[in-house]
Amino acid sequence: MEDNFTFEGKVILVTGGATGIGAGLVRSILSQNARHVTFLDLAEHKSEVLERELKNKFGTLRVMFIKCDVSDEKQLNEAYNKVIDKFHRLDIVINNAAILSEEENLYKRMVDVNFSAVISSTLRALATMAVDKGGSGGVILNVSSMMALTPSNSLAVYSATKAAVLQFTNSIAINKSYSESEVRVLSVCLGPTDTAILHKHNSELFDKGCTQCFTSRVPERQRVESAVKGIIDVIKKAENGSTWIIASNKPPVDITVSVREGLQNRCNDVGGS
Ligand SMILES: NC(=O)C1=CN([C@@H]2O[C@H](COP(=O)(O)OP(=O)(O)OC[C@H]3O[C@@H](n4cnc5c(N)ncnc54)[C@H](O)[C@@H]3O)[C@@H](O)[C@H]2O)C=CC1
Ligand SMILES: CCCCC/C=C\C=C\C(=O)C/C=C\C/C=C\CCCC(=O)O
Repeated sequence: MEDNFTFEGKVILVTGGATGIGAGLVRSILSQNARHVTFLDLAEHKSEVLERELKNKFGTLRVMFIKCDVSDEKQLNEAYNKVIDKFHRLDIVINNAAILSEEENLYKRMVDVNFSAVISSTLRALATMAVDKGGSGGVILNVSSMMALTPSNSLAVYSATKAAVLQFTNSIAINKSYSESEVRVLSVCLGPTDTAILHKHNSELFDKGCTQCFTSRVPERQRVESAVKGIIDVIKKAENGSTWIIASNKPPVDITVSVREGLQNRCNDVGGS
């Protein structure tokens, strides 16, 4: 890993950058002297407003919005091609886009956006950035949730997609040797954060059948800035394959060992190695 890792001079791709944590990341990374940030989103109007604001503030070449449904592999690949054609490099990818709806007819869409798109983007990012594939190394950070770590009596599909992101990220980090790729593949499990995804309907779904959920079980809803700062800190310092919790406005906590031991213990229970 680079000593004193900074964003200076780097080319970065953020998915779901129009609002919430993604928008916070785009702003913060640009203010840390990144060469360029491209963000992908479906929300055209909000993205264009943000793009205009950031071009005015940081310069027209520093930021680009590409309308892209990350779950559409063709659109995703075209977006990657556009960035690489323009800048001839890519240093950091943050797979942040996700949706939350427990309407039964939307579960496939949730799996596509929250999980399949993370796989496609991670594999494309690795193929682009890995030193053994002609790239110059980099970082891939996949955004999971604390909902990945605990069985949920509601939000079952959302929680499952986030658990899948966690397991995929940890497995691919081990599978693609860092010494050959020089790409760190990381995951963060965010705690509740004050964004649109926690709107009233989702909160009610979460609370279904459970008294005093908010006060008794759910960690404090943190500020977007705390989630953003935590993600930036993780990108700067985390080792390949590590997993971090960012919750309750506190600094990131490394949970790599407990995640691995938890899975290992489950295997041991049935006599696995
Ligand atoms: N807010 C919270 O409490 C928590 C959020 N997270 C995760 O943080 C990440 C960011 O979420 P928030 O900022 O909270 O929500 P948000 O709803 O504000 O942001 C999600 C962004 O992704 C975009 N998006 C959705 N589907 C897309 C698609 N198919 N293609 C491209 N863009 C798409 C949306 O337009 C939006 O701009 C998500 O992965 C979420 O699961 C994890 C744990 C807690
Ligand atoms: C604070 C309101 C919670 C509403 C839940 C809706 C969406 C949540 C999305 C997340 O990714 C939230 C992340 C973490 C939740 C925190 C703790 C989980 C506790 C689970 C349980 O005890 O059932």
